[in-house]
Amino acid sequence: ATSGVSTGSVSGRLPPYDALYYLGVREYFAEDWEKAAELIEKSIETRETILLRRRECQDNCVAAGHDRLEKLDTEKGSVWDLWAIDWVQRRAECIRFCLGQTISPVAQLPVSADIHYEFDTRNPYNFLQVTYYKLGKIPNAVAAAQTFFVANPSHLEMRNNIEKYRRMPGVTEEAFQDREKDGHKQWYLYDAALLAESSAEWARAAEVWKKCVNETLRQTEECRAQCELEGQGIPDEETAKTTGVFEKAAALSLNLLSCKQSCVAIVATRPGRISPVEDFLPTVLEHLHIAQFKAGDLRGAVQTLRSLLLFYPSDSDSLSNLQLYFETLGGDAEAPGTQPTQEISTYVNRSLLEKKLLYFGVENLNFTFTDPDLWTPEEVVPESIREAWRVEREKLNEKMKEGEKEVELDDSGFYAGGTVPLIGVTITMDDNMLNGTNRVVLDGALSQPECDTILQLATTAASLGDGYRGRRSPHTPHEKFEGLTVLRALKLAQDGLVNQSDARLLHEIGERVRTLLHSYFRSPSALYFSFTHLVCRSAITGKQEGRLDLSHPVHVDNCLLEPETRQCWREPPAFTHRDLSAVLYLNDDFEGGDLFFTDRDAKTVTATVKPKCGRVVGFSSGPVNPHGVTAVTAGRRCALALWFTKEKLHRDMEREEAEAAWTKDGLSVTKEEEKGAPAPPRSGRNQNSRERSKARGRVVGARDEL
Ligand SMILES: O=C(O)CCC(=O)C(=O)O
Ligand SMILES: [Fe+2]
Repeated sequence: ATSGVSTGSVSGRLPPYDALYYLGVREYFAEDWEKAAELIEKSIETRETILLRRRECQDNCVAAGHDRLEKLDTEKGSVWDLWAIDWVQRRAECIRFCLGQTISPVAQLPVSADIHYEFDTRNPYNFLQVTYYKLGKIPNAVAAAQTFFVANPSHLEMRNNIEKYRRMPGVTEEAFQDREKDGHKQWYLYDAALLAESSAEWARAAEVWKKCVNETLRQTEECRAQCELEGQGIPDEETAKTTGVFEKAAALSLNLLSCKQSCVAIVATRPGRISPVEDFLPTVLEHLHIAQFKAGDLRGAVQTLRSLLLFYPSDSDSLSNLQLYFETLGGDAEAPGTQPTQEISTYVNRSLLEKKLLYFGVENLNFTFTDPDLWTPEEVVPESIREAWRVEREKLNEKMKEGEKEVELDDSGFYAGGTVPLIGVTITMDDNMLNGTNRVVLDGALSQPECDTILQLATTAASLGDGYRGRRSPHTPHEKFEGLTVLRALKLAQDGLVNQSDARLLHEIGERVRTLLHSYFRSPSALYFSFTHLVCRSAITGKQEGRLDLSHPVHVDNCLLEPETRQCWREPPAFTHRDLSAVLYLNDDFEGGDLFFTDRDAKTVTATVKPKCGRVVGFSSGPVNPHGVTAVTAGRRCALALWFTKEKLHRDMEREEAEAAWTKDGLSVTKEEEKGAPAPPRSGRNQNSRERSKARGRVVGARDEL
């Protein structure tokens, strides 16, 4: 059926996008870049149009066959079911006809799970990145790289490619476009609203939260609409033999409802993340409510609170807030304008009806259903399964509470208090003085001349204008950020731009820190370098007074800290394989720039460390050690940041490349033609999603990079 596929279908109707994709990939491997780009782009575009048409056809056919429904009640006897089936068939016919007008018959067939996986993980953009690079279309390559990276934040080659694009002359910030942005606008709004909230711009926050609610509802509708036409797994042969048409119809409709319910979790999952944010919509409404209240929009706040109460009708905080509003507004809180919004009440009612049917299926038809919501009230769960449901719910709550509990003990396997095996290095602060677990400050790891040499190296690399020139800091607009890796230093040395011995010193001091930490934290296994870079943060001139931001916001190095819930998610985009962190400081001639540790709330500061030449701060990279850096308000603060892993698999291949070059003593490691070879796309088919994301995060040779 696919042999006739061309970039435009003969009939003028849309061809199957999976076939276009396969053809494009074939051209990619045949290195016909023009054709590869054309076909892959066409496949992306066709898929989008097909999804859109489906949505339109559904909307157009909502009323099809409705006249049949009236007959259900009027007809006597047993013919009601024929009218019901007639209604279903009319609607199906309407949709089929509608789709057939613009989509070719082959393109209407369901696509394979592999294709779903490819497009869900945005792999087409991985191919496109290389393809456009080969074609010399750099802006297109940059957009493809960015689009892929958003959904694969732990893909190291793409991260490096992006870094390299950033350094290319003529590439501007605007080129880093996420082409799939529209598909998850709710997250852009979510982040923007949080930002407005953090600077207490309440009116703006309320406005953006409201947009976020609407976008969440819109995305949910989009997702649900696709369920209907995605072909809900037809009951298997076995079931088909043993059951009749009504059982089959029931199984199909339960599958459909279950698919629609699962949209809650899909919409609540950030691109590139595995777990959804629990109770996403109620959480957004909660934020909206607070923002409206703070902005003085009491009517809006009451309306949102009432919407929120639809999810949690007996929530005592919400009820007492409502009472308060009622008193403040002089009884006006009952006015019609302050009822829950129509959209939310439709959403909740529909969801409740669906859940009722689904739990009915669980009770009577052996159906399995994973409820994506925490707010589901007990009443919709049938008595006979309520006990089991409660136990499950309890388990989930326990798990969440456990995450909330402060982990006093670090399960990293490290145990502070070992020896310090280098002469001249002393312990300045231990766990006790730093009020925490597995933290240490050591002094004397570098001499002043060594600090000066590395500082000079940073200055030279920065002044070369080779890409390490100051960029805006990724953390704050008030600072510049320069970074240098060992491999980069080696390359500069090979090009005669810096001293070989200085590049080697940069490498050597990392080894020193590894020796110190391995011993002090009594590491049970070998420690591998996971990533190392020399980072300088400099205050930009002017605009420094009254800064409230941080040079590096509070974070945990190997998981995503959620201060509100005190949980830390060990999943991408966090660098989950980092086990031990260290920062080796080089200077103190700047203002601000203190490192501080906090509680899991990201607010309560438990210890502060002032940088100075030769000072090392070491700590386990997990949730016991949230930390941040205060604003650098004058001068330049340089430090060597190092992360270690216990897993060999995750070791830093760039560092090994530099080491190999030194071993060969002066031989050029990267051949000219290899330099240009971008990371080839990799696919992780037939693995579950956790394994997949692990595979994506795996480090492979730097040869695969641009
Ligand atoms: O520079 C510092 O003191 C800490 C930097 C840091 O926490 C990080 O890069 O993860
Ligand atoms: Fe950090």
